[in-house]
Amino acid sequence: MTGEVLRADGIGVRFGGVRALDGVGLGVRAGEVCGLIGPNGAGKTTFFDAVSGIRRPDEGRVLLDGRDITGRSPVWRARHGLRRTFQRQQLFGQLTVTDNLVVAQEWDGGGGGLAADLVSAPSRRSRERARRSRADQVLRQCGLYDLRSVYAGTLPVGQARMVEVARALADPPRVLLLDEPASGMSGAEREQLADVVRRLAGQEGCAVLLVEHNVAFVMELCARVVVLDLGTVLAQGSPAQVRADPAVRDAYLGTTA
Ligand SMILES: Nc1ncnc2c1ncn2[C@@H]1O[C@H](COP(=O)(O)OP(=O)(O)OP(=O)(O)O)[C@@H](O)[C@H]1O
Repeated sequence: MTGEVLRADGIGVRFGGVRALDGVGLGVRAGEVCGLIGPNGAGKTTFFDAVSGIRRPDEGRVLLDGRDITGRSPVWRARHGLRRTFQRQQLFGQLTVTDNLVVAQEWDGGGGGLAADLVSAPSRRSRERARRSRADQVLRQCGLYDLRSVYAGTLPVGQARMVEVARALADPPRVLLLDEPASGMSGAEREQLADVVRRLAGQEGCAVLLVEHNVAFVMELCARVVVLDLGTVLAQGSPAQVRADPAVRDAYLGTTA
């Protein structure tokens, strides 16, 4: 497939005797929202861990813009625009919503200790202003601006999930891996999330890979859906093709989706 920003080829991950992933290949193009679905234990989160660098795969490779990044650290990947959210929330609960987005931009400069702080104080202040202004912009886009001064640890789960998404956007991503972002969200929050993801892909050209158990949400948002089962790709195609696939219905969707 041409124009793929992210490509994973032949990814294999073993946990002792368990083959969590076995030769999984998948690519996502700029501006595309691709769904990744499958039953519990299918290997979705393990795949995200391999792509984001949290777990080195036993086999296969990960390419960003055609460049092999399999040996790169998670931080290196994040710096180069490959970001993710986690199934379990990872916000800084004792920071405000805004500060959660400001610290997510910290790698853009900083470091160097006290001497560097004194010498470069004006430029640091202007960087800090730029980060806060970017945080405000993203919070507005995500419908979170009114919550900007609230401590993240006090937010109900749906809002906290949206803050996690906003934090992944604080420094504009080129590839975004979303791990069950809609879990615990109300219908209105899911709508807001769908708007944010559509705009991110459509206007900013981000490649989005979405793991989500809410199948209706995935089918509505994604042009293409990949189905994992027992660590392998069971099917892929448009939502209609995937829904109609008998193997997918047997393994995951049942007869109601
Ligand atoms: N750290 C680990 N140690 C041992 N086995 C693991 C580990 N992490 C995952 N597994 C196993 O790997 C397989 C894939 O798990 P994974 O969490 O990636 O699936 P998933 O599709 O994300 O599931 P869910 O939808 O429940 O989040 C499962 O059999 C799981 O038990």
